[in-house]
Amino acid sequence: MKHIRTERWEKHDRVNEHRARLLISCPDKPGIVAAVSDLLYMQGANIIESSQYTTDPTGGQFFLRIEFESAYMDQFLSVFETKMNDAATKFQMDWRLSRASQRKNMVIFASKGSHCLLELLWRWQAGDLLVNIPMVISNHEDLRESVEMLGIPFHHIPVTKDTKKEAEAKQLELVGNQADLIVLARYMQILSPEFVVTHPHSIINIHHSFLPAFVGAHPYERAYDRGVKLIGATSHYVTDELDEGPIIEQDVARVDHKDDVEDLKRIGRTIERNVLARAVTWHVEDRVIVHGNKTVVFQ
Ligand SMILES: Nc1nc2c(c(=O)[nH]1)N[C@@H](CN(C=O)c1ccc(C(=O)N[C@@H](CCC(=O)O)C(=O)O)cc1)CN2
Repeated sequence: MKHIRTERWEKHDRVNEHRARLLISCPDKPGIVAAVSDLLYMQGANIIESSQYTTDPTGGQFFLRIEFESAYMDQFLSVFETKMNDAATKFQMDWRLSRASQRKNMVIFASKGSHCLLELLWRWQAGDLLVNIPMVISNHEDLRESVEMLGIPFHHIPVTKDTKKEAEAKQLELVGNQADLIVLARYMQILSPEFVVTHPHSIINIHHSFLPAFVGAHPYERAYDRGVKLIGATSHYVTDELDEGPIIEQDVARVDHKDDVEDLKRIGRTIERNVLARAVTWHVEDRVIVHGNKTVVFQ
């Protein structure tokens, strides 16, 4: 019997074989949507979904996401790039295009905590998270069995303060050019600038607090000591500044005086895994545009 993932992927590929997504960011001015939609129309494409946002209609930054279909996508793309570059020059656009059927390769980094990793693996196994997972890398052995039982390679690379440089070199050698996206699923090691620069705005972390509160290590203990009435989780792109990268998604839950630190962690685990899964899904579906240290998310 075919695995449910395979069946869902085959259905997805049939629907998305002729679809592509165009993301644009540029200074706002009249005529942008008309120029882009005309370019698509003149090449026989049909717009399926279009979302836009401007920071200031009198001259801010404009953001556009268009999902479109073309019966002849290969031929369409061979011509589109040249014409799009002309429009991009005219409107000073940053733009990127991706084919909906081109599944991104997602490498996951984890430590000992399993909840965020397993949420991603479960959604992948169910065919709900449309990515390829070339490998999982961990600085501990604890999660090997959970990963390998799904047929995904698991690589254990221990990390200590003294061996971090060598460990990262091994990680990067393993990842090579296999990762369109790296997800830190409660990976508890700070990545060096030399690592982060290899995957700009393509490393997603889940921080176990409602940022900007409680940046860094042990947020639940600090939240408990502070007597908070809300805890939360934040998924963000990784930058050199710890837990300061562009936020993609957040959520919170109520807690009270009866909850101890272990209660906060238990309640928090549900928030973390769902926040991370939403952020990863939106990134994979090309719904996130980074602008400065913020994001625009066309959900
Ligand atoms: N360059 C970045 N790397 C990482 C980020 C980030 O935003 N930028 N987020 C962290 C995840 N994280 C909180 O969400 C976090 C993980 C680890 C630590 C920390 O102090 N780690 C120590 C080692 C702890 C240990 O050995 O158990 C360290 O790396 O020296 C703080 C925050 C992931 N990486």
